[in-house]
Amino acid sequence: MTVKQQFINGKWVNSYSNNVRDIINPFNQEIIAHVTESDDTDTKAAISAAKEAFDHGVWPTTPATERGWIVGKIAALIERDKEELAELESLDTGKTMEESRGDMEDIAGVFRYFAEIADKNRGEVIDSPIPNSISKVVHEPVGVCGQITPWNYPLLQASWKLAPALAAGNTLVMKPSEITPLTSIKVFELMEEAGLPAGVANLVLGPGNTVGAELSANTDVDLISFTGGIDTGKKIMQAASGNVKKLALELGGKNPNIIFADADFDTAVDQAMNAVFFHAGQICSAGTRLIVDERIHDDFVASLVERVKKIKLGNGFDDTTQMGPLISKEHLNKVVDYVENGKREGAEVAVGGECPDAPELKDGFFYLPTVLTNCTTDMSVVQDEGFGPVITVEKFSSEEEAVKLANDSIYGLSGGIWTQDTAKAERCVAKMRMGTVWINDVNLYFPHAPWGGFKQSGIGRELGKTGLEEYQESKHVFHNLKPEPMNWFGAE
Ligand SMILES: NC(=O)c1ccc[n+]([C@@H]2O[C@H](COP(=O)([O-])OP(=O)(O)OC[C@H]3O[C@@H](n4cnc5c(N)ncnc54)[C@H](O)[C@@H]3O)[C@@H](O)[C@H]2O)c1
Ligand SMILES: C[N+](C)(C)CC=O
Repeated sequence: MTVKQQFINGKWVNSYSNNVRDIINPFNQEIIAHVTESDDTDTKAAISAAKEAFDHGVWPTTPATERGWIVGKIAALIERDKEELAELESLDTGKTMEESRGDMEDIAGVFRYFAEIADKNRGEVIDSPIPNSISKVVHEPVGVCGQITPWNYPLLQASWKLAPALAAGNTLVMKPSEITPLTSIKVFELMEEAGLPAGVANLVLGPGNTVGAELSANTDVDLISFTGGIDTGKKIMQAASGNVKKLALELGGKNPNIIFADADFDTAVDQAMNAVFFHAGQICSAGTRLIVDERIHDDFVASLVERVKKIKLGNGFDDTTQMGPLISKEHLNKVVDYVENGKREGAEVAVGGECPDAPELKDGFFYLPTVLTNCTTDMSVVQDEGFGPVITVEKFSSEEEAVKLANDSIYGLSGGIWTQDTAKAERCVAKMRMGTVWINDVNLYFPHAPWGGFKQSGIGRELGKTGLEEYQESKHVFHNLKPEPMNWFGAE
């Protein structure tokens, strides 16, 4: 097996240390790739290349329309290689091929979207209050961008950063999660094929405490965009303060899914499962907090449990598999502890609550889809992001109580609400403190709409027009057409 390399200044190279990391398939723990392991020396080299490309290269001043063409070409290459990319993603993360194929369609769509709007976010002429002057606002790229991504949606989260950064004319250094780098490596090959100039996009492959820490602290980096956990986000925020970097943080979520008694019952049950069990619950926006009207609570839970029992666990490459493994042994242990804590606090296991004992799953990091009832907001299972296939169920008796429970969280990423009463839905949505709220839907996102969190779920927005603006500086240009002495300090 050849060692996959990092990409610095237009060249594929081994790391300075020559260290190598094994990449593991979470379904069976087989080694699927060897990857060069970068450290802070490699990261500094990548940042220097990005800075040189920004300060002296052609990319920042290439017309936005042309940058859009190249970003569009990357979209086309992703479309061309989408099956290979989906296979790499499923091997690396354990998610089903159906999910990975969906991700690749979304990813190509993200590059297409930013290709299309690259030259649409025009500046603006201001109606100047000063006679004989022109006042205008122009957009410019921010500079060198550091981009750090997580393991749960490796290429999707990378695409939300790469496409707008390139469309806006920045140069960048990306660090994917050290445990799931394969699709990011492949996309950097496609970006090279698309004709990006050397040094514009650089890829380093290594852990957070060396590579990530250097990217966050290095004073030649102008913006850091991070997707990952809240604790890491706080460290990055501190490290970034050294040179007051622009900061974009997409952090975790503990997302409520409110079910009113007048909801379409069968759809709400079905979608409550979709809200959580895709990718074994390893989704920032998973609707893991089910908040159910007490009048339908027992029927809803009974129906949910019956359906959850039938979810088929297995290899993501098997067409009949509905849910794959968790990402690692370490993460599985965290999910086990999370549920055990919940049980100690009084949560009751309605289904699941343990690892499966099926022999065909013994080498993978599997946890059974789990429903915990009798939950209240003071429990750690309700407050903490478990990031596994676990739903907690709480009850409510009024609209006000439903919203109050939903907002009782340090997080504010997303939420769902199920009712056929549109006025009630709108009243609740107006009070829900989250970056995205779905009415009669779950987990839906697309390139045209912004994504990000209220409260401790993050800072800034990805996707949409705002996602491009995150990578742009606004410059006010004031032009005096009739300069003359002011004589403030007396005439000459
Ligand atoms: N809001 C969103 O859109 C969104 C999307 C996906 C995932 N997430 C969140 O991501 C988390 C799961 O991902 P994870 O376990 O990979 O998160 P993580 O915070 O452990 O790691 C994310 C990335 O940060 C790097 N990192 C770790 N320590 C670092 C440091 N000190 N300095 C700089 N970088 C460092 C890691 O190597 C990795 O690349 C969950 O909390 C999930 O909710 C959020
Ligand atoms: C942002 N999203 C939903 C694609 C992935 C969250 O983990």
